[in-house]
Amino acid sequence: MMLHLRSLRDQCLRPAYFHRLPRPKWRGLPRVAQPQRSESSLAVDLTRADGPSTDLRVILDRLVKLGLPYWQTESSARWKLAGVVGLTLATTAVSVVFNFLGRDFFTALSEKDEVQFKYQLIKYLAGFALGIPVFVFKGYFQSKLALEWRQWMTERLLNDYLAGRTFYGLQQSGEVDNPDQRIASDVANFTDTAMGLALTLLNAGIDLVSFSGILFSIYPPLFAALIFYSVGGTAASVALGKNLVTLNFTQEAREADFRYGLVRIRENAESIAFYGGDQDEKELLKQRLQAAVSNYLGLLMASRNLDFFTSFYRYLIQLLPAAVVAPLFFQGKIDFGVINQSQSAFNHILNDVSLVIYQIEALAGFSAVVDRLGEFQEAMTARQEQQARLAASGETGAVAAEAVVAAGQKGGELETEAEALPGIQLRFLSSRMAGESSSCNEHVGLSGQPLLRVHDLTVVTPRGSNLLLRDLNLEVPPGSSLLVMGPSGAGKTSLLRAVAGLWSDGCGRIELGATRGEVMFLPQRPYMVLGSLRDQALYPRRCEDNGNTLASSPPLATDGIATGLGGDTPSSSSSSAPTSSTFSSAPEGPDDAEVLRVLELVQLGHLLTRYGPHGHGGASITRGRSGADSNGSSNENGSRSGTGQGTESTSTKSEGAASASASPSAAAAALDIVADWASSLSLGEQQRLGWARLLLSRPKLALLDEATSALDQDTEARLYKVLEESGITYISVGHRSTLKEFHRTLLQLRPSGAGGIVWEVRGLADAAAVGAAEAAESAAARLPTQ
Ligand SMILES: Nc1ncnc2c1ncn2[C@@H]1O[C@H](COP(=O)(O)OP(=O)(O)OP(=O)(O)O)[C@@H](O)[C@H]1O
Repeated sequence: MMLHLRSLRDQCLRPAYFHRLPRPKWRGLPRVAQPQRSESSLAVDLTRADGPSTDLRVILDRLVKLGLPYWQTESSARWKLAGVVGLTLATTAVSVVFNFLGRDFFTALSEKDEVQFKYQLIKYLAGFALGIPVFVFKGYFQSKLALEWRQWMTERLLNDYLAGRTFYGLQQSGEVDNPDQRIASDVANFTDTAMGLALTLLNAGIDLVSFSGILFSIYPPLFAALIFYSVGGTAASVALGKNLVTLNFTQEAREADFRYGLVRIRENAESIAFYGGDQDEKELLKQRLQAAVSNYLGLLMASRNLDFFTSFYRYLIQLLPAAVVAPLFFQGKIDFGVINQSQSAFNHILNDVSLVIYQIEALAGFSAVVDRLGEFQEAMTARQEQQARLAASGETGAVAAEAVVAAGQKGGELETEAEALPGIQLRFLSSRMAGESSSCNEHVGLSGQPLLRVHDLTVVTPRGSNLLLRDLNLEVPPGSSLLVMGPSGAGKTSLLRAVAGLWSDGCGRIELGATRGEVMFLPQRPYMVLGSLRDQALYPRRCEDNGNTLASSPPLATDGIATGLGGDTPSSSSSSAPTSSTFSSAPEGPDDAEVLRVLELVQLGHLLTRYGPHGHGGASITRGRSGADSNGSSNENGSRSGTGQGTESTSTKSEGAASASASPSAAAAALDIVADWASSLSLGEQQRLGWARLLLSRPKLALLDEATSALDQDTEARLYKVLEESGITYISVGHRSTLKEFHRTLLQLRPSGAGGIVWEVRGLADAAAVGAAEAAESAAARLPTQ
């Protein structure tokens, strides 16, 4: 379901009544907190109005923290910087030489000395030939170094952003707007401008020393006039350009908001088209564009006012030096060339001391960028420190033998106000804490322990705004299964989030006999990665441990569902380890034969023919890997598209049968096909692809959040049967009562009379009996009384 970036009222009424609603106004300097992917939490705060920091100390501190690490860690960068500084010094030397060459040239001209003039002209031209390359190379190497700095800094930010699910935490908290823009564009601005400004400053310092001597030697009062002129001008420009910092900061955020609105249309094109929400989207985009344009107008006006001043300032100095030294020339005390020389020296010095005036706009933009990046970095650091604290508290302590909660025990009723809670402790009892890079290879099993133990767990929504579950206790032994049922909004998915470590708001303890990498979550709408069919099936690629790879595992029971390519798979030499267009350095995982077999198992074999060498599937397709031959049969069935919220029957058996007849190499080649999977596969197909991922990665614990909601009951039953046979422990969230058949325990959430939720854990034999009793009761109630 596509959620709209606007108020709850707009969400409900869109699109038909959109035009009747009063448009919300942008207030102050809004910063929109923008979740990037999850549509379940599109909390948009249009009223947040934090501007940039105006505290110079904060900005300088952030500047140092952002700017220094590269030069401290990369020694080769320091050498390159030394080279660029050397070239910068050389440009100053060249300028000084030009200054003297110009003086002699114009003096020869004014004295009408033709021989001397020609000689000076040749010297001047030779000076150009030698000097100009210095300027060009300085510019080139400066930009190249800035680019390397950008790459380093972007990778560092990416590491922090993608470490320990920081991206998810930031999205949930809405602390920083548009992280994508900060990483992609603010970093480029930062490195370019920082490099440019630093070298300009250096140049200015050297220039100042070199040309001050020249100017002072020509005429000291001229030097005094220059100092007076530039100091006054700098003070005036700082006062006039003060508000440019805020305007630039806001402009960055509004441009990003607008771009993000466009990205969401691209990502949700089909939903919008089904809703007929074109007008709504247009209005929203126009509103965002308007916000960007009106701020830009403010920026233009502020720049215009500043330009009045800086233009006068710039043009006046063309006359000033000549006017000051002209009396000396008239008195015959200096040559004509000296007027030119003093003009040139004056300009140089003035440029140096007027740096703030000329660069005020760049400085304002730069300070906004420093602020945005510093804020981003600080938010990530704070989140990682918080995670480290939680991890430290969760990692310690031996496995305590907690009391097993007997089936049938009931939880207390929820109260409405959330208390200040210390946070949920998540313990990975069988290994080091997840998030540590090598954790996949380290596993100390705890025999006889439950795979999941939940102890006095209270879950609240992020920032504690809503209390969901209270004092939940339950255990899931290895190889067992738990079904979580309850009304919509009761907190079923939130419980899975807590188990997966995504939510830590609340209190209590969750103990897992697995690493984080051994827990796999299957959402209702699986995330379709950009890449080939193989990439889809093997996502997420992580190191396998404990012989858990399919290569070393016994093959999955096929239950006779699909013969597929099971006995006729391509040899591992022809299509062995997964090669992928997207994940070039991925670790070893299941080979192509295994991927093909599992695709058949989840009844996605038809994709191999549809997208195979002779199929065209209706989607925009590119090949991820070339060179595979094909003699597979083509059984084009047309592309499926749609967000199909209903269930999907297994209408693809003929395609599946056809895929079985495709040659192994052709089928393997089909794994290389790259397509826009999110829009070209039906929701049911996407869910089955999610199951394929699950079966291929063989986690210890699978969390299934309505993972079969779009499938028919037969397919659902087959998939659960395969899952049961695989030995994977699983917890499902679902609404269908037929799911009870495939689970051993039930966690039932029910609304209580007081408006809260009560929980109840029971074995499913009991649950089935209660269900039958309830059904009999309601049937009896419906019977006409005699
Ligand atoms: N990021 C969030 N911030 C604040 N509240 C949230 C957030 N995510 C979910 N909620 C709220 O928490 C409550 C429980 O949500 P959850 O998704 O766990 O419900 P559910 O039982 O899985 O519902 P359904 O059956 O409809 O999927 C809901 O009221 C929801 O609005």
